Amino acid sequence: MTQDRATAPDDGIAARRAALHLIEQATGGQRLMSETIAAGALERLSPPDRARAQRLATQVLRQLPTADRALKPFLTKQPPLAVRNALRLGAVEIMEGAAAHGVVNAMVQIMSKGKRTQSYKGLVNAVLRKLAEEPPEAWARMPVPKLPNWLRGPMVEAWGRKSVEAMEAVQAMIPPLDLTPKGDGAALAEALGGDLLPTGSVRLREAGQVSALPGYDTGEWWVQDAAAAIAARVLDARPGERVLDLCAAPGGKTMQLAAAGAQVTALDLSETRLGRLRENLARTGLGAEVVQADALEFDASEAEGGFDAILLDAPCSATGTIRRHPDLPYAKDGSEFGALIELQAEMIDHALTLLKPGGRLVFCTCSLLPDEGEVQVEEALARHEGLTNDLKALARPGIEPDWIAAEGLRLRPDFWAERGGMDGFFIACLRPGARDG
Ligand SMILES: C[S@@+](CC[C@H](N)C(=O)[O-])C[C@H]1O[C@@H](n2cnc3c(N)ncnc32)[C@H](O)[C@@H]1O
Repeated sequence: MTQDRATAPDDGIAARRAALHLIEQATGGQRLMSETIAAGALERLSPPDRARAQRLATQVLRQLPTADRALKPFLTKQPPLAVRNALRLGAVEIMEGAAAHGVVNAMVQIMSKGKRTQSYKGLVNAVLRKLAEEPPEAWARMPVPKLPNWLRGPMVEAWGRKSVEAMEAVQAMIPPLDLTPKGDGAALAEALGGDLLPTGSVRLREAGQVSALPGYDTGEWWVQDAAAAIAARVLDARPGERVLDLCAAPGGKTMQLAAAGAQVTALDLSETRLGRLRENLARTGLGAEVVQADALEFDASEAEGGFDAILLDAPCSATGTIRRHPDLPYAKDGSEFGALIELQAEMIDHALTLLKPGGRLVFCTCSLLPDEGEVQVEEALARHEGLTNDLKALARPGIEPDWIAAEGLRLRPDFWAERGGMDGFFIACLRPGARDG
């Protein structure tokens, strides 16, 4: 019997090679892992290898400063990036307890197949062997990986050094899997052996393959970080209300609004991402009107008298999601954030024109930068006479009072640290006065 390339056992070479490609694109090509994967980087791999490649790349990027620190004593000068990344991957695997000989052999094989790397296979062999001789306790003593300076600077300015260190400690850990239940959260938590969080999400420590979990096929839940799920809870959609989800895809919040019984219009610019939203709606059996459009061009006449409520989950730096996407600090440098901040303000202004009198706008971003949260709200309040910031709407079940600031709800990765943390988010509920409504 012959095995095709995608399924033949290869001692993890294909998965590791693909992981190295993902890491190299993030560290050298400024491409997010999601972009490299969307461009087909993992297409030729078997499903288990695909999962392994993603897991390895994610873990290397999460532990990158630690791997560099561990490798430093064994390197007199820095080799080229492709070799450095191979050393980082080998180091992280060894530090995680993988059998050193298998890791070293695989990395040497990979180096020997590349034109740019073959002359370094001896170095990789020697360095990884030496590293494997270190006692495992040495790794436990390594300091928590720090964010790169371009992001650490503004974060320390916003939250203080101690808080940023607490966020980094959570970001260094593999995050739990959070699910939003379509129905009864307590029953779902029991069925899956998870924890029901005070805000209503179900948290699993060890998840394995998501699509193999009970209730996936029948659409009884969807994957959504506990912090992300709070925005739709703040909006508190009522059955029959007309609700616009203005940046909707892939639809985590759309599904919450639809599950609450609202009549939802889910709008997004990206047709590709809307494809995922449609799949999610089909799997969960939930309904929404799906519109592909630029939010800024969606006009009030299409809204037929306006919406009762709008959820604006605006495009942002995504700096709150680093514990799930540790490639972000390496693939980005902050240069795009100014344009996003301007877009967010335009979107807030436009969303206010689409509301019915007496309607509400929930604005949120998965960002840890106040310019994309607190400052947006301060500036919106200054631009719009009569606009009010409804802080009472933020006091939902499970929300701790000290998470609510003067500008809105500030969620951070180091909140619930002992439970595994949460994504960074900012959420505010704005109510226009007579002129804006
Ligand atoms: C933070 S994501 C939304 C996540 C989504 N709310 C959820 O919970 O699954 C931001 C979304 O904004 C969309 N977007 C970016 N610019 C847009 C625009 N001008 N008009 C509409 N959608 C836009 C992106 O395609 C992306 O899907």
